[in-house]
Amino acid sequence: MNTFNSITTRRSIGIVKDEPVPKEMIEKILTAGASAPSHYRTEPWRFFVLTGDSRLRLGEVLAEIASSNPNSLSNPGRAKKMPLRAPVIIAVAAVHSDRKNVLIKEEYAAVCCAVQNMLLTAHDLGLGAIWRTGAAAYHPKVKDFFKLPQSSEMVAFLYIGYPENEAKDVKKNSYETYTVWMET
Ligand SMILES: Cc1cc2nc3c(=O)[nH]c(=O)nc-3n(C[C@H](O)[C@H](O)[C@H](O)COP(=O)(O)O)c2cc1C
Repeated sequence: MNTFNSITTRRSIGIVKDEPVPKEMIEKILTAGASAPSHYRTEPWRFFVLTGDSRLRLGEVLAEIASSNPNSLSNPGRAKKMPLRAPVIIAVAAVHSDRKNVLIKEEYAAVCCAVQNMLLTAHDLGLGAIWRTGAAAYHPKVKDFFKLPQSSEMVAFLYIGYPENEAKDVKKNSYETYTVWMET
């Protein structure tokens, strides 16, 4: 698939089969992530590949977060099962470089580029993928789970698997809605 075609046909796919995804495919997705640009070449992305029971361990953390927050949108039982919605989850975090001149927002931006590369590669491989977050994703306990410093940021949970059905057609506005041409 050429790049433009890949970009314009990618859609989030949240419902996937409970079938293992070959490691080579996951490695290709990770390679795409690690190919993103980063200012000062800090490479601030960190990837955690969760398959099998490690998803249950993440579910336990999400359940703990839900039970400690009465305003949570999710109850602990539901939260616990969330990571089982796909056979592979790649959690993506930004660990900021402490090098001089590095801006934290640019570190985050670089990791978002990595995430988009990964979504596009999953799409090229015929896989379904969706970027999931939610308030719990940013809870300090999630960083602890991944042994990340509290100064880091969780950016995405990519849920990946073979698509169960076609992606929903999402209507997007034309670039014209958002573009000003400035010629003078
Ligand atoms: C930062 C970010 C967080 C997102 N979090 C969620 C989420 O928690 N749950 C979800 O269903 N989709 C989530 N999405 C996916 C969007 O819902 C999806 O991209 C949007 O509906 C547009 O559809 P498309 O990806 O098919 O173009 C997230 C997307 C981004 C960029």
